[in-house]
Amino acid sequence: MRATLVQIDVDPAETPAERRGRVAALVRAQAGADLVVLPELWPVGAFASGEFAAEAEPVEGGPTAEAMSAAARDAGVWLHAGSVVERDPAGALYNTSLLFAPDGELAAVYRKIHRFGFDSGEAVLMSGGDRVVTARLPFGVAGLATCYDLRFPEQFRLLVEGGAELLVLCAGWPARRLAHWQVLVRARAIESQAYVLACGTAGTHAGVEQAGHSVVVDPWGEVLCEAGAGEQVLSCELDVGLVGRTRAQFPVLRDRVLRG
Ligand SMILES: NC(=O)CCC(=O)C(=O)O
Repeated sequence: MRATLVQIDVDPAETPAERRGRVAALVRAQAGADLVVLPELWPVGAFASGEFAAEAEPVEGGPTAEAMSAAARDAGVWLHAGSVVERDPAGALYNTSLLFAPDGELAAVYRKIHRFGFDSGEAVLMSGGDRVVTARLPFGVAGLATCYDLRFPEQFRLLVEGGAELLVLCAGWPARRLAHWQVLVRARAIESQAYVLACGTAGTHAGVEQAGHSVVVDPWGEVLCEAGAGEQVLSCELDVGLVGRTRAQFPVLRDRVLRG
């Protein structure tokens, strides 16, 4: 299957509405891909916490969900539309990822479990999700995660136990911790014996330079393709059968002793 990661430049000179239009056109241009992946909070910027409340939107009928559903349908692709600031009916905010099927139907919703910021930003403004999410796609089972989740291997172990073969991570990872990103995406792939598709943002917003370097890692931990720092469309071919073959030939997951 062909995976395409769209590493978006979150430029504060562009409004969220302008960016939605531009990103929808980018997604439409990816017809022929099986799965297209966008980054974390690209409409507003993962570090632009001062804008979160004003840009919050519902999942059902929200402007990003509507635009991405239409773009997925027009392109005929599975679309992991990255995440949005979700406002639920009770008024709580979540960092919520949306997965659309090629007919534009919402196929999965994942609320980021681990909120970043310690005592500020997302960590205080948003509520955390309380469940891991997998979704069965025609070409494999996807496990969803978002940015800071990458530092919590126990979440990825639960995704593997849920059948995940493709670990799809949207992110807004800062340039100053690029080295952590590059190690952790490979670690999650190696320990899970799964593909990791990790899509980050480019540019600088809220004073935080973004790392870019979106990447696809195979179940052996080999980097299949990796972006640079700027806005980029990154595509590569994945052999999802390699997940099962890797797990059968080198059965580390079978040898686990300690289970929660
Ligand atoms: N948006 C995020 O979750 C940022 C995570 C991060 O900067 C880190 O883990 O380091």
